[in-house]
Amino acid sequence: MRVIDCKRLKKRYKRMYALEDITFQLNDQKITGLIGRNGAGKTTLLKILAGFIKESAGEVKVFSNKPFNNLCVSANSILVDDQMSFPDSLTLADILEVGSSFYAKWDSELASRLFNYFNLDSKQKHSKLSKGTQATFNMIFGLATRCQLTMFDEPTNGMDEAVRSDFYRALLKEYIAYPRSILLSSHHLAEMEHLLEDILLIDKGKVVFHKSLDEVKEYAVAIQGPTDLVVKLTDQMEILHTRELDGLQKYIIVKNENSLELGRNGEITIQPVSASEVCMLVTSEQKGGIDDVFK
Ligand SMILES: Nc1ncnc2c1ncn2[C@@H]1O[C@H](COP(=O)(O)OP(=O)(O)OP(=O)(O)O)[C@@H](O)[C@H]1O
Repeated sequence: MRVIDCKRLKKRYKRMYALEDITFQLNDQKITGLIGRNGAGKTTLLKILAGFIKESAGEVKVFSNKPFNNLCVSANSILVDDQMSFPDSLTLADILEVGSSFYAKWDSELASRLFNYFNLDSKQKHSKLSKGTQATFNMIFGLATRCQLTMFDEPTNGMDEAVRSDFYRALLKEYIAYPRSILLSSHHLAEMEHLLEDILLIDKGKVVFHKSLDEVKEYAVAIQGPTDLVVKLTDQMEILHTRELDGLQKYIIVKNENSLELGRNGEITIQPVSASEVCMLVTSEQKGGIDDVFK
């Protein structure tokens, strides 16, 4: 079943386009990583999908509905982010109670088990929690909704390492037990890579690619060897990054039918490139790195 359908979606803030051309579809029961550099447009896209803000042009459908101010979309989707705020008159226990009355598939038992595991205080007010504890509570709320479309925007911001790792585990266990569409935006691709089936990479308001994680891992290779040889062998190839290392030249190139042949040369070594490095490199303006600034 199709959960999200975006065609040529644009969002303009005054004269500036936060989203310029977003076209992608998302089917049910997948965990997709929404990846992009700072300012790429991830939060703007998630807010449009959640119906919080309206698109400027193009088409966006969530469960076949236009999401802006749509009750069906808000009852079946949730956006978990650090801007979630709740009335200060409510305690954390009250907020979970309200959640159970709004979301049809709300799981009170899950909410209470996670609440106790993370030692939260039911009498506390949301606004008085520390940043990391707020993120933990928001994550519990988001998982307990069991919404068919569950979106997380930088959910682990503020969480310490132990809680981050618990979050990824809880998310995976929940997803396996109750599959749903999960869209997860994060800068920590390397640490959540094991959860993802697909990656939607955006840059400057445009989709760069929407691929399976396996395809992204196969996208590029790193080749290393004597400079003259590397330069000669990679002529005509698409180079994403170059680095001089211990007198050897390291190039990261887009994989093609000829790139594996390079390994036949005894002076050349070939290594895989992680999905997070691929995403970083294809959205990088420079072909070098920060070291080049200090040359
Ligand atoms: N309310 C707003 N008014 C004006 N410009 C905005 C507004 N919200 C976002 N922008 C701009 O839109 C662009 C995309 O911002 P957005 O927050 O969607 O990016 P992001 O990918 O989530 O970034 P980050 O990873 O840094 O959180 C940025 O240039 C930002 O300055």
